[in-house]
Amino acid sequence: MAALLRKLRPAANSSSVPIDEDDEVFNVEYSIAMEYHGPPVTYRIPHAAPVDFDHIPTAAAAVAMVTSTSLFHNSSIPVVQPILKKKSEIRPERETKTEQVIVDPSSSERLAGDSVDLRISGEIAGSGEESDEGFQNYMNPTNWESTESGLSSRSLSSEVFSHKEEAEEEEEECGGDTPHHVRRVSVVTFRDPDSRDVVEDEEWSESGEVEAVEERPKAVRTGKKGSCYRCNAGNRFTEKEVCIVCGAKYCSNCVLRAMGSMPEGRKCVTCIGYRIDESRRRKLGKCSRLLKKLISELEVDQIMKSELFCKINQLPANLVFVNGEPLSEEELVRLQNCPNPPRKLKPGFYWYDNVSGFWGKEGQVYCEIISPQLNVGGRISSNASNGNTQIMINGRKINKVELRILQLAGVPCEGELHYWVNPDGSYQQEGMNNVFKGKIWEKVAVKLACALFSLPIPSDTSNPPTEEKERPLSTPVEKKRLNKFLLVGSDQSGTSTIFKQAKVLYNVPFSEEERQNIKLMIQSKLYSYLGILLEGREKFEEESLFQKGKRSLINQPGPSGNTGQIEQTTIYSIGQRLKAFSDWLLKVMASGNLEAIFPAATREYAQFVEDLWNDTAIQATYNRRNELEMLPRNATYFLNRAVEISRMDYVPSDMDILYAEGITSSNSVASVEFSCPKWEQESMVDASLQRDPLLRCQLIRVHSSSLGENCKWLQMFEDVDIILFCVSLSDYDEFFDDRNGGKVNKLMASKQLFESIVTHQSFEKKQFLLLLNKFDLLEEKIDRVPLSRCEWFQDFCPVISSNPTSSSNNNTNSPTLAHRAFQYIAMKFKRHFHALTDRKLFVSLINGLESETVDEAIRYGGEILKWVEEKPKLIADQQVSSTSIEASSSS
Ligand SMILES: Nc1nc2c(ncn2[C@@H]2O[C@H](COP(=O)(O)OP(=O)(O)OP(=O)(O)O)[C@@H](O)[C@H]2O)c(=O)[nH]1
Ligand SMILES: [Ca+2]
Repeated sequence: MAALLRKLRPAANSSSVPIDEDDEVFNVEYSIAMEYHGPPVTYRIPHAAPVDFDHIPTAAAAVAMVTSTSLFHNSSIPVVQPILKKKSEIRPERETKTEQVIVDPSSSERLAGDSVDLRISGEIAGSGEESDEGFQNYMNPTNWESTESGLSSRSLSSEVFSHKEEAEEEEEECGGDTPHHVRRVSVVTFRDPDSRDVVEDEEWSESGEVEAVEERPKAVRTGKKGSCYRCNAGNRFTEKEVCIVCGAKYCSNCVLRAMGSMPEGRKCVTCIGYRIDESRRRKLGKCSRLLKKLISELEVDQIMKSELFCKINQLPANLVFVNGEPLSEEELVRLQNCPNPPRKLKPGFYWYDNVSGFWGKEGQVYCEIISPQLNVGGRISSNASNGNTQIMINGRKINKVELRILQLAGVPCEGELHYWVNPDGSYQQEGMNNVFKGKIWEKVAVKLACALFSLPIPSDTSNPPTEEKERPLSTPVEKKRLNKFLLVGSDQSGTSTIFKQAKVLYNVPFSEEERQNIKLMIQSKLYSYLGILLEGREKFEEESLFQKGKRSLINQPGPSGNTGQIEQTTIYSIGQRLKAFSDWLLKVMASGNLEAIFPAATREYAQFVEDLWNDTAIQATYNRRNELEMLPRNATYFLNRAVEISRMDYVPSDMDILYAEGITSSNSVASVEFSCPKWEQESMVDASLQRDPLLRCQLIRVHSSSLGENCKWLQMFEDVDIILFCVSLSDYDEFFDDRNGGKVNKLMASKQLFESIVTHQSFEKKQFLLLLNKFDLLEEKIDRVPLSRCEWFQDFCPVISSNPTSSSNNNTNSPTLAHRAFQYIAMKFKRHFHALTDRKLFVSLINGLESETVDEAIRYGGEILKWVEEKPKLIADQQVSSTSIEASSSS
């Protein structure tokens, strides 16, 4: 970089600068900008990205530019319009986003610390031959022209296409790689000094969205990551406001200067008149805290209104294509105002089946179900969604995923068939009058499948999984390099905790809806914990009365008479009002209606919670909570903050979410996608690899109760790569009542579920990673409760170490009792797995509440898949998973 810096010099105040490279000295005379002689300016002056001058074949043209009259017609500091190069013309294998040349007549020092510019100039100038071609293209005036005309080369304008064709023709004539900078007259315009430093080549989004016809400016930060785009100060924690056009972010000191009076909402002054960045559409009208702090509420209100309603910010109807035809203004209004409009509509090409209401992006499976029977766009074509099956639905060939769903719903799918499907899921074969019984979306399997493939189902049948709402549509079938993990375990094994950990670990934020759901769950649970306390209180009160009674009989034998009445209260007694509440709550709990009443009733009972919690009787009971078998471990975490949690305005933290039981109140399938953690770490150096969106993991968590009898719905997951089976180590001494009134050991139940899953025909060749969870609880109880409490672990005989208190000693050489127990259990499962499948089981030790152990286990899962793919032999020889046990047990 240092060499590059020396090699590259920005245009400075003088018109002639000698450039030296390494030891050689080049006395290159060049001239690129004029010195500014005007009055001092108050704003920050745009600066130049370095240009490799000895590679510029058009120095003369540059002179011409500067001396062009437009400079003098503009009273402000001249800035050369950034020059763009088409991405494909540089190096197709590299993610080169921005190419820019900005000539700054005034400053050069800033360059040194400016990594963005250096990187970009690296692309421009390069150091070897590989960049030459790109560079020549870059200097090709035909490219300039298409830029200067203010149009994206891929925009809709036919004018641009013709420009481009001409350019290509010329390229062919010249053999493609000679620079042809003298062919055309370059038209270079100068911009206002405060203008966007950079205009970036418009990205053509993967989904083929149509971008606005005129070029939309995009900002490039000149400071370090997270800093303000204007003053370069601050970091990513500094509050900032974003321009809805170019994406520039400004700190509170700069925002008003950069955005002025905001007649079209939050836009840089220079972005006024430009269409907004479509990806920011849903933020329109939603004000940030920053702005509220800076200006009055009234003004904010006004700005937000303009932002939402001013003409230029409206979605342009003619850029929304439905079934091949652009919408008219009326059609767009109709579409946006129907009862169930498409969410987050952007310019783009869509198909719409107006019989069923299916809505999707052209060439893709449907992503939404909107109101049917709208008269918008053209007629649907049979290949609208690029279907490749023989089945048609409402005039459209469906694709494999949809076919799968039809099959699951029991719809006959042999041969070439055409069905008419109604919005409610009822269906009929074309030309037949037999309306089939049942509706497609009613079956659990179909719902599960839809959840898995991120496909919506009609909203009256069931709510689509929350997960999918925030996520852009993606059909997993199209993503080849997605590592799919299926996370499953028996109830309370901790799968939802692990799932939530993954979200926190890999930066997938909880949606508002999830937070809200979890908040309600935490609040409901709080009442059940209180109920358990109150039950305990009654017991303790009785006991203590009984004790007192006995004592008084002993102390005062004879006919003293009144002792019984006097001693009616104990420290466990509560007043009338609380007693009434307590009785009511216990009754509700006994009737099993707690979930139904709370959290709706939270508002009314918050005060009771506070009074209860402050009552000495409850505190005395709480101090004996270890004796309350029913009280779950994590209850303490929430009970300690009972008063805060019971309030209406309680907002659960990430930690609260983690400690809460479950994710959603229903046990639906949940899925989260993130970049493979393993890859990310490896590619610290190579940013392009790190961002490769194809190297992704999907973690699908399914609750055992939704697997159905004999786990029959497991077939839905037959395309996963690895199954993470979760077992709670603390289950070995816990029991639940079965239907016949018998006691079932929870670990035995887990073992049984494990058997059904590993032997399931869909999973014949799958990898299995056993997650032995809740190690902390095992550590806690192994000293008190022998492992043999579980019938499967009868033969556990830990070597008695010379130190009798081995489990708590600090001798690092001998593993603790808990570790030995873990190793023993892991061995039991491995042997069992081997007996069932003749294959090897991988094992990881985790504590669901500790993120590192979960991270480790997920990485381990990724590694297993990599090994399987790359080194099958190595796997066979490997003493399977011993590394994992050692690695994790050291924690
Ligand atoms: N002490 C301890 N508690 C854990 C650990 N992992 C999970 N838990 C708690 O165990 C309880 C059950 O965990 P969940 O994640 O809800 O278990 P699940 O039954 O698989 O999932 P759901 O039934 O959907 O809730 C929760 O209260 C967790 O906070 C752990 O490693 N240590
Ligand atoms: Ca649970």
